[in-house]
Amino acid sequence: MTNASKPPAPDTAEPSDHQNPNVDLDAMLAAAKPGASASTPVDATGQRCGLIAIVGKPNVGKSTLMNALVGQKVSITSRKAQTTRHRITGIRTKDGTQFVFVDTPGFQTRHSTALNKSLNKTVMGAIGDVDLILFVVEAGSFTLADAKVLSLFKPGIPTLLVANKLDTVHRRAEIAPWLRDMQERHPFAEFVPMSAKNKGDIERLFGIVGKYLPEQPWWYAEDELTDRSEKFLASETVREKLFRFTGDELPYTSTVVVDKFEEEKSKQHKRFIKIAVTIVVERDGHKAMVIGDKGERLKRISTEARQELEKLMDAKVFLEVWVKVRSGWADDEARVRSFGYE
Ligand SMILES: Nc1nc2c(ncn2[C@@H]2O[C@H](COP(=O)(O)OP(=O)(O)OP(=O)(O)O)[C@@H](O)[C@H]2O)c(=O)[nH]1
Repeated sequence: MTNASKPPAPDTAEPSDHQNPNVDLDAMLAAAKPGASASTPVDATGQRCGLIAIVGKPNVGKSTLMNALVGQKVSITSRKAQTTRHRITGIRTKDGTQFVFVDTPGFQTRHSTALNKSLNKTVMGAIGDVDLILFVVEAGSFTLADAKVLSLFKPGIPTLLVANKLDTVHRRAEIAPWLRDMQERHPFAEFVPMSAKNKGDIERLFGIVGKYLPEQPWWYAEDELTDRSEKFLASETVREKLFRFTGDELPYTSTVVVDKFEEEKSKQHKRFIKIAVTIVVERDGHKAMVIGDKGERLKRISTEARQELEKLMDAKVFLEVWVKVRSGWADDEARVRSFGYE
């Protein structure tokens, strides 16, 4: 990995429509064709590069968006709110521009446990030092939780309003007045009504975002997708399966800790990795839920996680999964830290 710290940004591109967002939905949807050219000429190396934070309340589609932008699954997605806890960088290099994305946990406003305080700190850390913020909301909706996230933004960082899940809005005509209302709330640089699940919209977003990134050499190799370790991918993969197979029953305070991650020499396999993880839950009842009838559910979680990790890491994986009860861990600051949250 090359230098990941952010060098001082040279003058950021200033798109012509920066101060004057257009709220005509049709025009907006028709504009900014994929690969739209940058509004200022690129430097001699022809490279642009910058940090982009994807921010929004839980469940608005931030992880879905980042995965679509990066082109490969790096952050887990789930129907359950609050499944993204760590700052994750996804990298995509395209059309002379390197896009470095920072995914953030959904901003928690309802509860104030130590865990949530840590999540909120991660969000704050992620948006203080970026070239562009993608503020994601559900198209046509703006709740108190959205307003709380928006109130954190420091002036000076260009912010795009990504009105996601446009496919779920049946009456498009209602979006224009909503966008006008949004324009009153914050000086958004641009509005992007879209669906993170629509490929054309993702291409269009690249064209828009590229204009805001400074001209400077890339920080990462062209084919790098994430700066997260395989150990982290292991815990994320188990966590995704855990939530997928327990549905809405399991509280989001359940977490996954990697106890062992060792690559061993093997004559049979190109790579052989031994991993041991512990799923930490708050109550005995949750433990029973994770294990399932005759251990069936835990077996499914482990098997699917192992298969996915084998593909992701191109290795033979031996995965051991344990379940432990640690009641009240989400309220205990020291313990939250010991599980890897800052
Ligand atoms: N219909 C529709 N659903 C979407 C779209 N984008 C995301 N979703 C769904 O919305 C749900 C939440 O998506 P995530 O990407 O996990 O949301 P998140 O904002 O990262 O959530 P947290 O991790 O809780 O902060 C999932 O069921 C997605 O499939 C979209 O454009 N259209």
